[in-house]
Amino acid sequence: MARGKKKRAAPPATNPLPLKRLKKSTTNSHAVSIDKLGWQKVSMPDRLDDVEGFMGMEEVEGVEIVRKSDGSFEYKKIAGMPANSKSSRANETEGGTEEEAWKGIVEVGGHVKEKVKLKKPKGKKKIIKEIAKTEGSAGNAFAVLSDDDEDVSLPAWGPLNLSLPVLRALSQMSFTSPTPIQSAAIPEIVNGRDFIGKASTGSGKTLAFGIPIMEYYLKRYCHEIDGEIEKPERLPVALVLSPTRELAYQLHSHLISLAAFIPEIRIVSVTGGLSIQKQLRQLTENGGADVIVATPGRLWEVISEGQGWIERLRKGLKFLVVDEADRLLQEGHYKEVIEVLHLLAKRTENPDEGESEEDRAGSEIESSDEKSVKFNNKSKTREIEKVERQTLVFSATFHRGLQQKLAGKSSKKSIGGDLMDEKESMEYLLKKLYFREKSPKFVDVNPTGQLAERLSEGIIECGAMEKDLYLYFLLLRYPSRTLVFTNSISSVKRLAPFLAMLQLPAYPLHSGMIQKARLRSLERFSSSSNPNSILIATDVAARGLDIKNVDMIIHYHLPRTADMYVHRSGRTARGINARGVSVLLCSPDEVLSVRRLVGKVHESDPTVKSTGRYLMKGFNVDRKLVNRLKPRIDLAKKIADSSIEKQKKGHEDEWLKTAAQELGVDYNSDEFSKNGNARRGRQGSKIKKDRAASATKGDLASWKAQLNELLKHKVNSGFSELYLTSGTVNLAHSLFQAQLEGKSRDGFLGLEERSALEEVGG
Ligand SMILES: Nc1ncnc2c1ncn2[C@@H]1O[C@H](COP(=O)(O)OP(=O)(O)OP(=O)(O)O)[C@@H](O)[C@H]1O
Repeated sequence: MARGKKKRAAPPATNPLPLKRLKKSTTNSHAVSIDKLGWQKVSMPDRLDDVEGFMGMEEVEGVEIVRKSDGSFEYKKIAGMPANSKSSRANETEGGTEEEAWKGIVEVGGHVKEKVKLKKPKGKKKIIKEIAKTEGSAGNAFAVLSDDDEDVSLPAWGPLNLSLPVLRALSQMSFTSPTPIQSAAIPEIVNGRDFIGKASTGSGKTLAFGIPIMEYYLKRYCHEIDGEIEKPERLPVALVLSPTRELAYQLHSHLISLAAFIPEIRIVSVTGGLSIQKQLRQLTENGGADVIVATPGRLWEVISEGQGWIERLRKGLKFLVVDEADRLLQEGHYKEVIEVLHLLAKRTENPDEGESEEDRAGSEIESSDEKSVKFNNKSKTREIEKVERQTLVFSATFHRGLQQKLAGKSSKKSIGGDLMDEKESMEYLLKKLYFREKSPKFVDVNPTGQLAERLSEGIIECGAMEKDLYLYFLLLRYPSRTLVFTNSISSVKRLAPFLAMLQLPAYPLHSGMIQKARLRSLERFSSSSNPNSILIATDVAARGLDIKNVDMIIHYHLPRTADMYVHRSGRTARGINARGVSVLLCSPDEVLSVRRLVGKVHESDPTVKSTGRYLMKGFNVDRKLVNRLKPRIDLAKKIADSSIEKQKKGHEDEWLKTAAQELGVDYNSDEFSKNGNARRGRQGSKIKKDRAASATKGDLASWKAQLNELLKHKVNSGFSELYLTSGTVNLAHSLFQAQLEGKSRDGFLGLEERSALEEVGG
């Protein structure tokens, strides 16, 4: 028999619960299913740092593991070990020493395996008491704060009247003042308004909705009555919808940081990549989830499993948050969003319970007007407010027609007309959000721009086939944390190993990678020990991702839309006072589209309005210097092409061999290849590819040796007397230094290198 601490992969996100002084008794235990053991998430470092291999680990304490005669295992809870009931948790807080609750030895199969030491989170009791005081002081958390607590002093947040646990978390994150979107959104949302917020990338939209959610949770669930926390029936209070898994992880982790001082709140992420069974368990264990961050597809799957989830969400949700709203709502494959919203809306929003789905879909405008009438009726309003949720929508970009409409101006586009057009339009989709108010509060904190203020933009014009060379030049000339965007998965697959061969720390990210590999790339890219890391990504990384200290964005391929340019470029210059650079690599036949695209992004800029055009800075690089890097690039390309073709050929051969076996014929690779060529008649590229694939091991070894030899030698830039080698010059330094010295904001490298700049126009 063994008394065990067991670990396994799967994440219910929860703050640590208070633990009791534990006994080592093994009596009175009975076998339970492994899923009912009360798994707890292994706490992770903040944000995405340091998660390799551990994202989603859970652990459980106080379990006996008994090997049965048939070799299988039976699990028993040890009496006296941590329980999850409300009352036992409250008692546990009273008992135990401040630090160390229990020590023991975990044994498996008679061998000592692991020492166990449990820690009781400090100060929980105190926080609960302080919240109770806050309630008593007419919601003025600052009164409590200034009286009792000296270690939190955040006067700039004063006007928002936040509770102590929230202020403590803000202090811990060193957020000394609210950002404009936070100042604008928080009071409105706390006052019960539906809210649509537009603010530039990296401007703190997550906390703009996160803080009101936490304030509501504290008010609703954190009352102390007779030494116990009062818990009314626990239902999820907020659902946050995110367009991508990475963004969901990030939102989840940001909200957890914000909830660091909030007792017992459970913030759970529901995204693809983990088993549905596990996620259902996370949603229900330990009293259930309070805040759910979800990607629409997986959420739809989860609620389709039944188990009363739809009703729980309908009944409990106070906030529905749609983050990166335009993407979530615009793209065709977000059909699940519409389904989820429709299902959630039914109970509170549908005035005619008996109405069919079709009837409802056909009467959107009428029913939204009807709702607003009811909302304006005083007694009805109160009734509705009790059960209805607030809808909060945030993005850095919104469809222009929608924006005009929200700002109260008439849209040129008619709401009627062709059904397909309407379906695809933002107006139609927004109706699907079932706002409670006819005119939700709309705030655009950056009406004249969507890009971060301290972002510098520029373009480099180069031949279509020279993009690799110029990319390498930029990465070498300006070592810094850099995100490179391409438009295809195959380009990511090619560029990441290609740059790695050139000894640059480049990692891939695209939707074809398994989730664990995606997270590993993100973790390596964001690691503080790797300040010049490079992420080669598709647009899966364009939205919402918040990685510290990204200095430079390179658009290896042009973004397909102006919005995507905004979101990609928004991965740098994030947060208060941060700076960054966005560079477009552009072939001559792309210049016109770039002008159009960037001009569109800047069209509301006052200077553009007055002059009628936007001047985009071009970065006229020293071509001689670039050419000195060419031999490296040629060799690296040969090696990369050869390995890719070999891989492809390997897969193809394997497939053909299997097919031949199934057909009962002999397989000869060369013969197949010859016949294939003859049929296709497009031998040029095929021959080239075959040549790459047929490079011998000796060829490869020789190319690699030549490349390594080249990489050992620095390249004299002859430009600013700097030598080109990884890690010598910092873009942030050269660019931002120039900016800080008061030189042109638009200037790419500052005045001393002004000759390198030319105006491209736009
Ligand atoms: N009040 C604040 N003071 C300082 N930094 C803040 C504050 N609020 C948020 N931040 C930080 O600013 C960064 C950007 O925040 P967030 O990810 O919420 O931006 P966003 O507006 O949602 O961006 P995007 O549109 O790209 O998704 C984060 O690192 C966050 O921790």
